Amino acid sequence: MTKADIIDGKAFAQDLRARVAEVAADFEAMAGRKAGLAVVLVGEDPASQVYVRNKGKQTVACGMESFEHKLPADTNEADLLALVERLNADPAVDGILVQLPLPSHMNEQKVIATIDPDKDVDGFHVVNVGRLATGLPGFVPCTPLGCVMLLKDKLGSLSGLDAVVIGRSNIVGKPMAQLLIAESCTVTVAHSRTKDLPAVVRRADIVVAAVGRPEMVKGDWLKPGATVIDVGINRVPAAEEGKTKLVGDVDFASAAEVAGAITPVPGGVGPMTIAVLLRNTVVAAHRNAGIALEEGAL
Ligand SMILES: Nc1nc2c(c(=O)[nH]1)N[C@@H](CN(C=O)c1ccc(C(=O)N[C@@H](CCC(=O)O)C(=O)O)cc1)CN2
Repeated sequence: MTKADIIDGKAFAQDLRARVAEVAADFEAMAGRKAGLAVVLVGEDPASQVYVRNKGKQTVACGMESFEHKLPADTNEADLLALVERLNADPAVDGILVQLPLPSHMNEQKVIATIDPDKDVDGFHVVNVGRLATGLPGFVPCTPLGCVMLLKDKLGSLSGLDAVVIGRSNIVGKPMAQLLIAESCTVTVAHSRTKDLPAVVRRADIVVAAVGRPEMVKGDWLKPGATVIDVGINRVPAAEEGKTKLVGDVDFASAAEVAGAITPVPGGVGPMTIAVLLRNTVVAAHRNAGIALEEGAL
């Protein structure tokens, strides 16, 4: 029987989008234009196509302008960089996002480095990485910021808590660790070379699993009452022949027996990614237009 509280990311994301929509309407009234988000997709990766379609739909539903650029998989890098430069110069575009992963012939770091840091609503540009690391205002990657929003909503202050982040990617693990440090947690970043990972995880009040390995974190790795944030989205074969299902990096059934609170997959962290992207876009619009945004509005 499940003992842990289930953290409902879908509901939280819906609430955040409603707040973004209010702020976007106020922005339009003040600026005389809508906030705008440009999303660039290169190639036909099926999951990326779904994410980009949802980004466009949710941007419009929040009262913002969506600019979608779909390029064939064999687009050369120079053409993609030229598009990013045009979007940098377009005053109707407040936020730019290049959907990842890019085709293997492209250099992701070079593409991200071409985005104007003040339009980098993904928070991946080194300028924004540096701003996060030094506590300066900038854009924070959407998934980790969404995780921190869920954690603070559940736990209130995170100060003094022991946190273990499993995974050290630039998109989730590293920014997640920075955000938890900023919340005054004691942070350990664990990864594939960590010795005795279960023992490391067992020390944590907060566990963030972002390792990309289906159901790796088991219930007996957890301190009783720990809060577990599962960032994994892994498609695996389902019991029914020929079907698949989504699972996280945490073995939900055993973890929910021990944890105090846990995010499900799907319906936990995933929906926060796009909601925070919309939040970052409306924040970018205010900054780009020189309009102050009320403290705590989002
Ligand atoms: N430029 C970027 N590329 C990618 C990012 C990103 O933040 N910026 N993140 C991921 C993909 N992603 C958004 O782009 C994303 C992933 C998952 C979800 C989501 O809502 N997941 C649902 C399940 C969806 C399903 O059924 O497949 C959930 O977990 O409940 C939204 C967005 C990689 N690329």
